[in-house]
Amino acid sequence: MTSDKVVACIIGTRPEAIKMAPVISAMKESSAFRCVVVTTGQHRELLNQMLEKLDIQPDHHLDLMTEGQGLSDLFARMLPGLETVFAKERVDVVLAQGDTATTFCAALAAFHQKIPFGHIEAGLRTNDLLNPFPEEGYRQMVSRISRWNFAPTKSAADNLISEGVAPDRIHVTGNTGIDSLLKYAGKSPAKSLSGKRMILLTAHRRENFGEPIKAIFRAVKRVVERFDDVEVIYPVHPNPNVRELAKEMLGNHPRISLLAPLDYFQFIGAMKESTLILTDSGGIQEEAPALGKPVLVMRETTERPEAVQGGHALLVGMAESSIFYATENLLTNHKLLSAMSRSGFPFGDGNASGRILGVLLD
Ligand SMILES: CC(=O)N[C@@H]1[C@@H](OP(=O)(O)OP(=O)(O)OC[C@H]2O[C@@H](n3ccc(=O)[nH]c3=O)[C@H](O)[C@@H]2O)O[C@H](CO)[C@@H](O)[C@@H]1O
Repeated sequence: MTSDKVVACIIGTRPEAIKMAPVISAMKESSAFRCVVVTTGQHRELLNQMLEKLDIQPDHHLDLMTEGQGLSDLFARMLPGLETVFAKERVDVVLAQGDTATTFCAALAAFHQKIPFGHIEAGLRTNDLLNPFPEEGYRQMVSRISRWNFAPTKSAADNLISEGVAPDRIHVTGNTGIDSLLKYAGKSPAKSLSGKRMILLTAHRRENFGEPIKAIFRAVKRVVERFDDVEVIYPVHPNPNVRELAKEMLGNHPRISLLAPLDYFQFIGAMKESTLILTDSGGIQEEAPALGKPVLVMRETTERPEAVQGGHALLVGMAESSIFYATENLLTNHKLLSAMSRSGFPFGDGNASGRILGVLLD
């Protein structure tokens, strides 16, 4: 690649901001690239807070989110919006991360313009199109039209090979989320206030809305009732489906704290302070092993088997009893707790962004 290539980095959500940040900052330090940051504002509130904290100033805000908008509607606005920016900035390369509508639109808009697309965090699969929905479908389709598939792990690369993606389009880089985590973990202090064992809870995935999330909340309540030396910290996602129910079911317990979403630095501090993490998040399954925190994954399947295989995580499903018993077991079985509290790096060594830039420069 010749010098000063124009690279558009497209960001739609909070986790995309966290995982694109190290790539953007590496590009800004290099004279070989001109980096154009574009936000689509899929979840504006969390995204803006995160961009500010990570010191990312977008060059273009597409600001596409409207009340009650369906996915097709979002696509109909996002595709031309992105294409206009690509033309205006004379973009040479488009990069996006993950598996959201933004990621897929960025890949498709680039494909329509014959601009090479680089997919960060390629090859994650559950092979169940409805779980997670729509992410599994989006990430599968993105892999077909990406010039560069930046797989975080060997097993993600193997998934792509088995789908017939050409090996010269696949690069195992590690996950850029680990680059961010290692950059900021030392600056995010853990400060335990209560002296109790702390469970950090996050639950917001769409597949869990309705009965599954009620089961999660009932299990959490049973855990604090069973252990009086345990407190739960829950930064609640602003989605009203989650927020109202959390208030109703968990709001009145003295050892359950419902918080507003924490900024990334505070959240890293909370992970460090925790005894264990209960989550349905993807990124937290990657971060927790690096911090030596056991994770109980409240999903039926995971596209991140590396954490389970490495003994850092257990897939506990979404039933009240399985969540409760797995948590109880971990809180009483000290051997298991200490084995799962060993830190490890199944998702990367913190140098993924450098490898991605190296491939783009090749
Ligand atoms: C299907 C799936 O698995 N999709 C994933 C999904 O992301 P997710 O499930 O990881 O999303 P969240 O749980 O929202 O975010 C997690 C991040 O947020 C930080 N955090 C959390 C709570 C808080 O109060 N403050 C914070 O700062 C936390 O440390 C972590 O870094 O979309 C991404 C985008 O494309 C995909 O890449 C990714 O596969």
